[in-house]
Amino acid sequence: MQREQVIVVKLGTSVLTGGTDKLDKAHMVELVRQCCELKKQGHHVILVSSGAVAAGREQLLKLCGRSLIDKQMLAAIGQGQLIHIWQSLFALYGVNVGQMLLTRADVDDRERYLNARDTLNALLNYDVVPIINENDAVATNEIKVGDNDNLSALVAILANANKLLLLTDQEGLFTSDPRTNADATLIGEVTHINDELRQLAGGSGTNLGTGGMATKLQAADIARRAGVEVIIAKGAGKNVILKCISDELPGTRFLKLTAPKDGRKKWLLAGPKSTGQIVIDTGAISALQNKGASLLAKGVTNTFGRFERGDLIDLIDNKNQVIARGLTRFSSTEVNKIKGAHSSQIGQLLDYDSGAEVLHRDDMVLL
Ligand SMILES: Nc1ncnc2c1ncn2[C@@H]1O[C@H](COP(=O)(O)OP(=O)(O)O)[C@@H](O)[C@H]1O
Ligand SMILES: N[C@@H](CCC(=O)OP(=O)(O)O)C(=O)O
Repeated sequence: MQREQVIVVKLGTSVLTGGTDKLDKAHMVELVRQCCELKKQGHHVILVSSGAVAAGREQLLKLCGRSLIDKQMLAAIGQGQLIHIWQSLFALYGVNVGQMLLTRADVDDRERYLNARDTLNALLNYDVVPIINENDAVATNEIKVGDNDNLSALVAILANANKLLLLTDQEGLFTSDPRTNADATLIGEVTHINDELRQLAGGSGTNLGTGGMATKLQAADIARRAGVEVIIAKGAGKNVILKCISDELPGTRFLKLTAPKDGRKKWLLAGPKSTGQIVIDTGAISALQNKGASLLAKGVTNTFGRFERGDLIDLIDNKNQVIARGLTRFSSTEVNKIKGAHSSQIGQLLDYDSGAEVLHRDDMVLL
């Protein structure tokens, strides 16, 4: 048995409804049983539970539209039902649950990120199972994470988890959508996530899910860079949660990468959306990737979007591939004034003296 682990289990709508328009309470009982077995073995379990919109639709007993406001209203109705069911089922095993409803705004700001992390850790320290969902009722487009796959990656980083299980209605990631291609084959293990792999991960196969495999791949890429092993598996699979800590690993496994040691850098992986992009040349890419360098103005060729000093931005190559992300020390206006310039010229170009780095190494994570 592996030593105590923190395991985040993301349960998609497809798992919680079994593909119907109602919550599958019998299957939820089975999922709770497995979570409590893990806890008995000394592990910590965190649930990221979809299903609020589905539960709301079930309550409202009439068809609603699919607009954002309709979904927010359904989620507001359904979330209460959802947490009530989880609370009652875990109580059968004498386990308490704690609800956390998050939006991206809760992690955009580092103080709020640390606050959410502390609450999560306090729940775990008191042997409580945190049950997390997006705060759909108020999550407007500007502030929402948008899908629970990416939310679960963010939670895995907040909790410093060992494993993230993305449970869905397929065995794992296939070479194409098995709903539309009977010849699609299961991919057992992923060591690199590249454009070729992203191409084969499509959207949701039903009108219930939100992100499909595309968001699961995004989530896997973020979490593994933070040192979290990710498994995509079938939520209806026998003992699927228990198997995730045995050698009989089900589904598709994404090997973890070495996590950044610095907590700030983990926040950069999980935290804010980038507000702009800086295009850098091959010399700068090599210096960042091979010499642990900061980004100097000399290596900047262009910018996209408007951003201010301190914003999170992406560093991209001339093919739009994201090389790194970090907190810029100059606004987009200033970067456009100094791009390509030698560090000694910056004071002249900006009429004030400042550091030479556009992005300092300490405020950057490589992707
Ligand atoms: N390459 C792929 N491999 C497996 N499933 C895929 C792939 N591409 C698209 N899909 C679709 O993604 C769906 C799972 O995502 P989604 O519908 O959002 O479920 P969930 O509610 O569990 O998040 C599958 O049912 C399938 O139709
Ligand atoms: N927050 C929404 C779920 C959003 C979501 O990502 O759904 P899914 O793709 O089914 O995991 C809800 O509770 O209905």
